[in-house]
Amino acid sequence: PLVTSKEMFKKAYKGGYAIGAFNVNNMEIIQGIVEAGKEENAPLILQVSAGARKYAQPVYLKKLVEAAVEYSGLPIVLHLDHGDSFEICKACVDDGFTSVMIDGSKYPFEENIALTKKVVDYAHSKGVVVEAELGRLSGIEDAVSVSERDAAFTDPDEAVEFVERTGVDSLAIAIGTSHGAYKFKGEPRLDFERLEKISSMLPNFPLVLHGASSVPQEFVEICNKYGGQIPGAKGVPEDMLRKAAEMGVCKINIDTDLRLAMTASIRKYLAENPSHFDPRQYLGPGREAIKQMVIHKMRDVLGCSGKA
Ligand SMILES: O=C(COP(=O)(O)O)NO
Ligand SMILES: [Ca+2]
Ligand code: NA
Ligand SMILES: [Zn+2]
Repeated sequence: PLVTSKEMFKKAYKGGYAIGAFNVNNMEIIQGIVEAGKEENAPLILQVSAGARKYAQPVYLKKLVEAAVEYSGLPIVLHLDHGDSFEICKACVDDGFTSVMIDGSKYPFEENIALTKKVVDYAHSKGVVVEAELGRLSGIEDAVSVSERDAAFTDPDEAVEFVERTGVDSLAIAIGTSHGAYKFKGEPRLDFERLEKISSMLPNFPLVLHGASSVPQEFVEICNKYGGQIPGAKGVPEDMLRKAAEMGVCKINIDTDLRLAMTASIRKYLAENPSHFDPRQYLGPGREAIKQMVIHKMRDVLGCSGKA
């Protein structure tokens, strides 16, 4: 059924695992993710960004997610990723989303609180849960000074005050991850001390990791072998994600790894089958690559297999 993340986060927190939050933009991406969830019997968070709503038109994504629920019978959350205004959050709540993110992390602390509280009050009145963000995502570059890091990353004291004053259901924190395929200039590192502090000061409170793709070199190489140009792409090592999942992180956002899996397989297919031009012939393998990627994530990174 279509559910909020409340129950699945409670179980994930207690069980020391995390739920995968996968960005969706079209039918094949959704199908690949849902097939994986079915095979693994795992709960799913299908998340839609503002860009995805523009690309596909909201009604298509909503109906595709409803189809996923009907087809799979899995507990599925329909989540707005990086909502940037009260208006888009309200629109999604009114449109049947079961969870929305209001990302006020670019505003000063007090403004972020005010905006988040406004969204929480409305969403909660409709039985919808809210994710917010405190701190700014940026890699821990060696060049980045400690003071810059402290300015960007989530302050544990502020996190406690933020949660208390907004009533938000989960919080995206900044501890060294960043969006996209180029996450670290130097060695990948996350600020686990900071994570430990935040989660110890917010016991039983679900934390969220954005920018958590691992950027498997296998797919980077296939992309580059068949005409792609993504040199130096780097992500978060899987063991760091497993560790975070045991430390209060209940939701791990994955978009880039789906893109790489789908793009690598389509590039390869088209290169190996120059005479083929039926979209199903390359979208099918793209979908399959997403399915296999998500199965791997559920089994070996998130730990949410069998938890539906
Ligand atoms: O945080 C993400 C996705 O991060 P990645 O680019 O690491 O997949 N979406 O909100
Ligand atoms: Ca402080
Ligand atoms: Na967890
Ligand atoms: Zn994100």
